[in-house]
Amino acid sequence: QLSTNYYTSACPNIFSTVKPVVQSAILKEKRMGASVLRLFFHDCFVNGCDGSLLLDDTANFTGEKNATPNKNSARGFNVIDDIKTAVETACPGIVSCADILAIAAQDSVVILGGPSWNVKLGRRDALTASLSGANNNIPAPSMNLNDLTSKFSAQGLSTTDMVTLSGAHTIGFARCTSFRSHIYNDTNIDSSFAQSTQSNCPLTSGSGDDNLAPLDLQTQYIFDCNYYKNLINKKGLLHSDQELYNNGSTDSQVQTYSTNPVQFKSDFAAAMIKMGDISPLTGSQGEIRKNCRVVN
Ligand code: HEM
Ligand SMILES: [Ca+2]
Ligand SMILES: [Ca+2]
Repeated sequence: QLSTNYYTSACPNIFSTVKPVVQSAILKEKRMGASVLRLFFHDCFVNGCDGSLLLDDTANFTGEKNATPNKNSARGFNVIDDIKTAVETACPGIVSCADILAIAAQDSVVILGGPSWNVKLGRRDALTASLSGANNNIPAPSMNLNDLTSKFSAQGLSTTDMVTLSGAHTIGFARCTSFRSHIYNDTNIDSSFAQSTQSNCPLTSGSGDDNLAPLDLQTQYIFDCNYYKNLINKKGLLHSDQELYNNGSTDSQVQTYSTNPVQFKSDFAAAMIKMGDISPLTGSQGEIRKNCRVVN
């Protein structure tokens, strides 16, 4: 239903309009590429890739931004606003916020050295959002391999897709509260890595909760296969990361990617297209939002 040439006649410059905005956001703050990529994931896992995540809470509307996985964590909404402004100038009323997320996620990956792919377009924007969906569908860092697998399976994604898409953690950061338990309580972790990470993430919950550590300790701004090397060295930052290489069925895929960046990147591109296909609104469903934060 989605297609790569959806805006070819209605907004021929869509890609060249979006990319410079993403580029300048990343130039201003290197982490932003990671943050934008994650927004696309968190949108697609709740009612599909429909821009639901972008809607602000109001007195009479409850969105997804205050769900546990997003609160004090999801970021980059201003970049999406800036892209929308640029796109509305170029092609008013044509391009959905859901599609902007899909394009910006790909641009972010490319700018940081990852693969490019042909982004499928034609999604329309939701009129609703789901707080409970965000709380229930988005995997948590405390989950084991089985629970992670079932969250992806619920979205029509395989365990293989999950291992591939988790490679997104080759860029970006996490807060202490997301990895505290792993670095203090788990045993499948390199002890010197645990120790050095503990220095900026106090044991006591409530202190230093928002302190950041890179998901990939060596190349947090480069989209490479180093995330998988870390897992093999027991240097996954999140409990959920290390679950992918913990004497289980996914070990072999991690091993393959750790030495084969070409295959990782090509699989990642394909898996992103698959994730982007999760129940889009099309045709006369939904709308083209004027402002990504509010329903028209
Ligand atoms: C496999 C299940 C996954 C779990 C449990 C998970 C969990 C997390 C957590 C806890 C954080 C840190 C949040 C914080 O502390 O504020 C994070 C960050 C991130 N996640 Fe995931 N994630 C998963 C899969 C994915 C996927 C599929 C993608 C994209 C394709 C993704 C992209 C990212 C990125 C890029 C960041 C860094 C964001 C930033 O620096 O702003 N994650 N993830
Ligand atoms: Ca959504
Ligand atoms: Ca990296």
